[in-house]
This record gives sequence, C-alpha cells and structure tokens, in this order.
Amino acid sequence: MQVNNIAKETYQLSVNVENILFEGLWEMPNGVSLNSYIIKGEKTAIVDGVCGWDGVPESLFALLDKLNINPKDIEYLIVNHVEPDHSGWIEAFKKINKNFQVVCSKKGKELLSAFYGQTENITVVGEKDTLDLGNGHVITFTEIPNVHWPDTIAAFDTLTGTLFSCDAFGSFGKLEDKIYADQFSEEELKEYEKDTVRYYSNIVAHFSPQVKKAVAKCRELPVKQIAPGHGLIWREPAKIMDAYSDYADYQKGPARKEITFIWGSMYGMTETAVKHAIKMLEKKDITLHVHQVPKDSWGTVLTSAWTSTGIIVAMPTYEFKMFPPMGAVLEELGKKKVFNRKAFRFGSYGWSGGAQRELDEITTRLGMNWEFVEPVEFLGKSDEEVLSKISEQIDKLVSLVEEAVK
Ligand SMILES: Cc1cc2nc3c(=O)[nH]c(=O)nc-3n(C[C@H](O)[C@H](O)[C@H](O)COP(=O)(O)O)c2cc1C
Repeated sequence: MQVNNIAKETYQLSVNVENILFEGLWEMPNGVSLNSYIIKGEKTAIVDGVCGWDGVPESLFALLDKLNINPKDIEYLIVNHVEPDHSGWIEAFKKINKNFQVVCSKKGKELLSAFYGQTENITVVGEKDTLDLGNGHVITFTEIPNVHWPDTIAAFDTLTGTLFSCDAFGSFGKLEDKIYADQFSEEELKEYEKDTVRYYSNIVAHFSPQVKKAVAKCRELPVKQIAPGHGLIWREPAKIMDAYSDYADYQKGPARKEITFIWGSMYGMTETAVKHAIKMLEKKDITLHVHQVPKDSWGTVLTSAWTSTGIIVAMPTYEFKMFPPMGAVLEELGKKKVFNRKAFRFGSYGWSGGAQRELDEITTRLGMNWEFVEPVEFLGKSDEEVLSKISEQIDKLVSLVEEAVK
C-alpha cells in the first residue's frame, strides 16, 4: 500500500492484493496491484479505484489521508471501466461523499446503474471528449472497448502526458519499492514479463483484435508515461505498447520459438514416454515449458501456450475420451483462441482408445486450426519402437516450429 507522486499534481495510490484467485479463477503467484490515480488540479479527480473486498477500500482511504485529501473533496470519479476490481469501492465512497460526479462511457453508465445503482451525477464521455480539472490538467478520453470490459475508456492528461490506460498495458505482480519499469534491470524486466504475459493471456487475451486497435489509438497520443490499473508505470511507453501488440499477434500465431508440453498420466505409462520426450527436447535449441495437469493450473498452462508456437499434449485415454484435466485445459486454450499452433499428441491406452477422437472434436469445434504431426498412441507401456516414433515426431514438430517463426 503506497502513494507516489508520478507527475505534477498527480499521484499513484496502489494497493496490493495476494492469495486470491483473480476473477475467482486465475492464480497469481506474485499477487497483483490495484492502482488508482489522483489528479489534483483546481478540482480533484480520482482515476479508477479498488475492489470492494474487506479492507481494500479502507486501504485506499488511508492513502488519501496520507495525501491530505478528504474524500469529500474529490469532485470527479473517472471510471475507465466498471469491472469491480476497480469500481467495487464506489459503494463505500458514496457513503462518505454525496457530491461527486462520475465520468464514464455511455456503456459504463448502464453498468454503473446495474452494478451499484448509480444513476445520477454521471457525465458520459466519448472519443476525444475533454474534462478540464484546472491548473492545465485537461483530460481527453479515448474509447478502447473490450480492453477489457465493453465500456472501457482511457484517460489522457494533456498537461503531464500521462495515459491512464486501465487494464490495457497492465500486469500481474505486486508493486513494491520500484514502481517504474525503467527502474528494473534487463534481468528483472525479463522476470517481470512473465507476470505481464500471465495477465495478458489470462485476462485480456480473448480480446486480442480489440487490443491491436487500442494500441494503435494510444500510439497516436503524445504519451510520456503509461499508468495502468495494474502493475508498473512505463516511462518508455513504446516498450509496453510493442509488447502488447506482439501478445495480441500471438493469438493467431506464430508466437515465439517455444514449445509448451502439457501432460497427464494415471499410472505412469504415458509418463515414461514423457520423460523420454523431455530429455530429447532439452537438447534442442528451443525454449520448453513443461506442465503437468491437473497439478498446474489452467492459467499457468495458458501463459506458456500463449507465447509458444509448438504444443505437445501427452495423456492416456480415460473413459473413451482424453484424460479429463487435459480436455478441460484444451477447451480453455480454444476459448482464449490459441490458434494456428504446430502440435503433437501421444499417449497410452488400455482398451480401445478414444482420446484422439475427443482431441479432434475439441480442436475442430473451437476452430483452433492446429497443425498436428502424426500422433503416437500405444497400448500399455512404451517400448523402444514407440519411443523412437515419438523422437521422430518431435523432430518434425521442432522443424515446423522453426520454420513458422523464421
Ligand atoms: C478410469 C480409467 C478409465 C480408462 N478408460 C479407458 C478407455 O476408455 N479406453 C482405453 O483404451 N483405455 C482406458 N483406460 C486404460 C488406460 O488408458 C491405460 O491404463 C493407460 O495405460 C493409462 O496410461 P497412464 O498410466 O499414462 O495413465 C482407462 C483406465 C482407467 C484407470
């Protein structure tokens, strides 16, 4: 929980949240920050807020107190989108301040009524509309729908060049002493990027075409720094804009020279072949992510798959279908539109098989368009012949990935 002066009369109020599943679903090994911003012109505005969970609005009020800001003196609540991780505190705020004006998009107005019964004192803004807070702080608005809720806008302070981008350009990971990306070393940024890709792939990825449009729009603004609703502030805005643009492109593939290897096994028959395959892949000049299901969460698998051009799935047949957690993970990859990957499947069966049929059904139904090399399905344990066939197909897969990313 911290306050930072990030530009003239502009402050970041940040509250870290840990040990929860984001959206009730996604694990966050390093937590997440909920960032609000105060702009103190002649009038005071708060840009986005925090969730309404126990203790979180109170943390925000404590931060306002540190800044000597009485919530009653906040005139504008700029709600870039109504998703409750940023707007949940409105109920608590309304109890303290009865005379504020909400600034949001047309769609945001509908959602505010539905979620918080807020129907009055709302100023609707659209593309290029402005809000003058005095002292030179003229805020202009840009519509970036579906990044990540349909009502999303971004607010740009023309005085300081700060773009308050809401979920766009955000990341998982707590904010600690360093709040700017440029305070991180190359190594630290590489590590931090894992949280950014996790955030992007788990939360925003479905809307990748809209992300592309949003990035293009934001590039047109004279942005000096990007202050997102989650994660670090970017004083070199092109870096995170380029990264988000690349992540959006990965949806349709090809992505990076990486392979995500997802496997599951009941009695070790498939697992023996998995160990052989991993040993082989580790000798290749390609980044490998290995995940066992159901041990590793959907979110973790999705994070790796998002940046991988190649996918290997290894699992046995279970009641005429795939080993169930594999089916669930693949459905999720399909729904997030992890499309056009190079892929390989192998696994053990005991009766009459069936895993392949379900795999084909899921990839076809969800339009995933994965290009598979020949599958290797074996009865019981894997012998030398099976392992050699697996090696052959892995060689083919690696070549396909290398070709795709050239
Ligand atoms: C609960 C259960 C369901 C199974 N269902 C099928 C099936 O529908 N078709 C099939 O060919 N084998 C089926 N098998 C056999 C397994 O696919 C076989 O034992 C395989 O070797 C398991 O590989 P693993 O040790 O990697 O889990 C089933 C086994 C179990 C325990």
